[in-house]
Amino acid sequence: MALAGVRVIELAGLAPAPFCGMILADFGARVIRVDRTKGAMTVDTQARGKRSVALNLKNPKGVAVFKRLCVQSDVVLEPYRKGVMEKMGLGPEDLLKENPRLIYARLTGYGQSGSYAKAAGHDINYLAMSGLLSMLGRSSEKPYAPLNLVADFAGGGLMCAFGIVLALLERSRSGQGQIIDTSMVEGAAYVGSFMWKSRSLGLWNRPRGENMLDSGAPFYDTYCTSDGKYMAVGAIEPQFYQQLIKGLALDDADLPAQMSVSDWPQLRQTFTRVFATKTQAEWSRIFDGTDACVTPVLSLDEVLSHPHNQARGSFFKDSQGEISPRPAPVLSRSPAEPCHSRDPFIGEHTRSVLKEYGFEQAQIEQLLSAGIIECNEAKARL
Ligand SMILES: C[C@H](CCC[C@H](C)C(=O)SCCNC(=O)CCNC(=O)[C@H](O)C(C)(C)COP(=O)(O)OP(=O)(O)OC[C@H]1O[C@@H](n2cnc3c(N)ncnc32)[C@H](O)[C@@H]1OP(=O)(O)O)[C@H]1CC[C@H]2[C@@H]3[C@H](O)C[C@@H]4C[C@H](O)CC[C@]4(C)[C@H]3C[C@H](O)[C@]12C
Repeated sequence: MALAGVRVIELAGLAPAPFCGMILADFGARVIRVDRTKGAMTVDTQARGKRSVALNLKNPKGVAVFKRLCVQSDVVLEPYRKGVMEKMGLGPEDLLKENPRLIYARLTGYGQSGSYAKAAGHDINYLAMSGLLSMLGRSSEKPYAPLNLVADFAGGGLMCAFGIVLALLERSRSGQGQIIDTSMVEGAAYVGSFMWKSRSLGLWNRPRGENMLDSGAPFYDTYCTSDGKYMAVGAIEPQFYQQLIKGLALDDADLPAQMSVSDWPQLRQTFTRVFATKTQAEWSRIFDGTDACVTPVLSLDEVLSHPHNQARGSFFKDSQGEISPRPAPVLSRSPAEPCHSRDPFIGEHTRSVLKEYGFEQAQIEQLLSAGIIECNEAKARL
């Protein structure tokens, strides 16, 4: 796999950093998640392929163990508020001094500088600060956050993984590590570059929800079918729009021009009325195999059995029967091989990882009895 041999230490976080760690693990990195001790519960639902070490970083001995792990690693990934790592003596200066090849990835909402750097926040706040949230939502409605996909995952976890891969690539030339400052505000804004760079085209001149790609245009929207399901329509280009009209059995001569913005409400009413006359399956049969850019809106339960997704193996079932998306993109020679086993319990791999990193059995027992580490391999065997 592309990242085989890369050793990553991920400090347990909420959503973006776990996703970043999972991407790295899917593509072959050996990812160790460092969890808190004392019966902490994991909130990591993105733990595929990771191992867990339970380590008390509030104790200097725990800090020393962490440093020893980092000396032998390529990447450390930390998702805490600015200053938290430094307070524990684990800031980039401390760790890079001991391992100059280390890539120190910081994944926060507001970045490491600026007046918001230390503030708590979540995806919706970062999305708001990126400018994107102001553009999301239906006409005459308040801004609407599309789950926590844009800032947490696209602008955060994925962007940080990209930064790590870039830093690994650069290190292969320079031999040096570096610090990555991932701000989810900036990551989300960067993902939204299209919005910025296409403003001059007039694509976003109208209020929220009234532009071509934000559900303003009737040919770029969803429509309810007679069985209460939905179809997604993305027929932008005239030749594809014509196929939409044909599939709906409408006559273009009876309709206003596609790009006549003032007629969009009327056109939407027509499409709404027609889509409501057939089931989703019926519309799918009509539009499948055409270039009308019309597809069913599939639920998470339906995607697995869709013939196209099945043909590509786009989703897979792990050993627990849990379905999730296959890692993307697909590399021809060194594709990702997602782990099929269950997620780790907190501390399940403390002992084996410490041994792998050169700790003696007696040292491990001392750390255990002092409450610096926790070992939960017994729980894993139950
Ligand atoms: C799904 C829910 C998650 C939603 C995601 C949400 C929408 C997001 O946007 S996530 C993005 C959040 N932002 C960031 O990550 C930006 C950077 N980080 C921060 O800004 C902050 O970390 C913070 C604001 C997110 C949190 O601040 P906090 O004050 O808590 O922490 P920090 O200041 O960063 O300091 C960390 C402290 O921790 C200490 N530490 C760290 N490691 C160790 C260690 N090994 N040993 C000792 N100490 C350690 C460190 O020293 C710091 O200490 P100090 O403060 O003293 O300095 C999910 C949200 C809730 C989940 C549910 C819940 O958990 C209950 C169930 C649990 C169960 O297991 C699963 C089901 C749950 C219902 C669960 C379900 C979901 O997962 C949630 C709903």
